[in-house]
Amino acid sequence: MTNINKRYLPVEEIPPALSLKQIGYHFGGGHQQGADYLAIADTSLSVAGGEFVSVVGPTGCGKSTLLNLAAGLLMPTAGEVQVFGQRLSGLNTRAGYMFQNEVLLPWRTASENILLGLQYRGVDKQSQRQQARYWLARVGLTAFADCYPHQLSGGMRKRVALAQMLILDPDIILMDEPFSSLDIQTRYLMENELLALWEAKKKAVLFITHDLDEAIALSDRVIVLSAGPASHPVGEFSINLPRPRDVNEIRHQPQFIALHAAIWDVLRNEVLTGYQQQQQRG
Ligand SMILES: Nc1ncnc2c1ncn2[C@@H]1O[C@H](COP(=O)(O)OP(=O)(O)OP(=O)(O)O)[C@@H](O)[C@H]1O
Repeated sequence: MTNINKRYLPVEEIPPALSLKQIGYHFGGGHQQGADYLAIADTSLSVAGGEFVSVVGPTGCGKSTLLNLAAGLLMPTAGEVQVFGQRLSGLNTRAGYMFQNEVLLPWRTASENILLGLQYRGVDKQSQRQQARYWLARVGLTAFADCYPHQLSGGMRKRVALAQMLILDPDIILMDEPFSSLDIQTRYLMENELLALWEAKKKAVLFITHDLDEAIALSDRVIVLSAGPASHPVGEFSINLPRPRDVNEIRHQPQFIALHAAIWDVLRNEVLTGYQQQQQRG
């Protein structure tokens, strides 16, 4: 008989999926290219398993830098990033990423792009094809399996990129303004699709956006970053709107409007400060 001796941790001891602990990031300092600039300072934030957290802030405040630190693409110059309680010292292999500009390979079909990560992992070909078919169906692109990226609309290419990430079943999803290039209707569709996929699997999501409406509509929590330099959180808001949500409909609810006003109250000052500082730097 197998001796099952699992130790279940009390809820308060379960480490967050992602935790940034008093991190800072200084560009330059002699060993990197670019100007000497303290982008992030003294920033702590965490995302629990299954939680959807958005970060908003003025343009250029350090949102992408924060995400790159969580992805392990940059190493903090102060503090540390932890992934499920373990210090991150290289690429965050528990995370999947989706950036503003999706990077589909133009010479591969939608299906071949989707299974790319499985191929790198050495998954057998039959399983690659099976999983690609499943994910093509999940993102509504079965009929476009053999199309190349240039034959797809912007929204379709985003769906391929989403499937490309989700096929690897990451525990943490990192997204940097993934839908900002889309027209507003396609954007609502994609946001709803993202929520449906997230609600089915409940991964930890860290979502970067400059769009406050999008942040509120999608998230459990919204964190506001200050204007740089030395950007850091200046506000944190729980979004207790009911789920499942339709991102377009939820915007008209009084509770949404009240949350928007409260968050904008904090964000507005940072946006003004950020704008003035950018003019001075320019
Ligand atoms: N290599 C670099 N060297 C020096 N400064 C940099 C470098 N890369 C970025 N920065 C600065 O760091 C700050 C944060 O950049 P980041 O791209 O993280 O901001 P952001 O909030 O994502 O911007 P946006 O809203 O425009 O996408 C910016 O002021 C930028 O000018």
